Amino acid sequence: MLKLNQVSARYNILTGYVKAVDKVDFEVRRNEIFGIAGESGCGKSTLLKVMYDLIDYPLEISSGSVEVHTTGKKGEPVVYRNGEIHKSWWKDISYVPQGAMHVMNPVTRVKHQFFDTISKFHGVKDKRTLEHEIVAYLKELDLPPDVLKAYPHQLSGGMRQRVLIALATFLHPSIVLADEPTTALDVVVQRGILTMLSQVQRKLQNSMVIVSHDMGVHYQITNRMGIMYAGQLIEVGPTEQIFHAPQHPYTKMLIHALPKIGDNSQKEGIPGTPPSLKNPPSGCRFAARCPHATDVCRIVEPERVTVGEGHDASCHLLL
Ligand SMILES: Nc1ncnc2c1ncn2[C@@H]1O[C@H](COP(=O)(O)OP(=O)(O)OP(=O)(O)O)[C@@H](O)[C@H]1O
Repeated sequence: MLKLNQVSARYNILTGYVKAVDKVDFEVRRNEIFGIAGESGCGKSTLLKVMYDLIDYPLEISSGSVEVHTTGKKGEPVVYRNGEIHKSWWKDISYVPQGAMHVMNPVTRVKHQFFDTISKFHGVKDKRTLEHEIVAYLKELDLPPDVLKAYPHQLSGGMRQRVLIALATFLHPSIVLADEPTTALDVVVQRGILTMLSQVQRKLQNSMVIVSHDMGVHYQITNRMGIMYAGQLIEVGPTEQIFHAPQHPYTKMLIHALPKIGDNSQKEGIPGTPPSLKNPPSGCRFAARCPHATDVCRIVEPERVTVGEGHDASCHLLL
């Protein structure tokens, strides 16, 4: 289980800070796929880095905490907090970053990338035994063992993404984080990647977090999801509820902008642009684009309201 307690994170820039994540609070339960959606620049990738504790200058956590709850060798409960989550990388929590080509070493065969990563984080094993285990795992995931002999550039984009997912899940971590796992892939390949992620999650019965700007991805594979706007989590709930009974005006506009079979009406984007994260406005950050905004929205930050079972949203209209 992964728990975020009112976490804020920011980038140091010459003229101040970019407050990319603001007081985000939710948990990812065992045995579920949790989605994080929102427009480009709203802080999704930064939030994933915060969850993985991949905090390097200029990024810093300014307040709040992240907890990874897992079990030790004898089945005892163990909690890693931000600052120490790296001790549980690959074994308990793993991360599939955006852009499979850039994260793989271009001059190293896939096999050595598996060996290097696994031995670094899990102690060295007899190489032949390890190779047998890797081949068996690839076969389980319907990947040809020949990929091990390839250099990353010799694989298609979809195959590289599958290899990364296999690498990230080889040690059966209880939490897997994936950043835009289907972006820049064609529709058929995207479907294959989503099927693979669902299969792996069902097999490991673990927690998976998928960041995607594509609401279709969330509809297809997530159980619960959170909507981010300008660094804040403005709605969280079961995916079905988010799609069928969205509560925040921003979520409603996101859902209404989606094409539907049999509906030929003209779809419009959400007018306006998100606010700067350097100087975010007071009150509700969506107020300037919200058709229902009143004076209070522009002055007072809305509190989180429970609107259904496990379904919360932050909007003055709901109070
Ligand atoms: N290294 C950095 N230094 C300063 N600001 C940054 C840095 N990286 C990201 N940001 C800013 O932080 C904010 C959140 O960015 P982030 O990449 O997390 O958003 P995102 O929702 O994942 O967007 P995208 O889908 O385009 O990747 C943006 O305003 C972005 O410009």
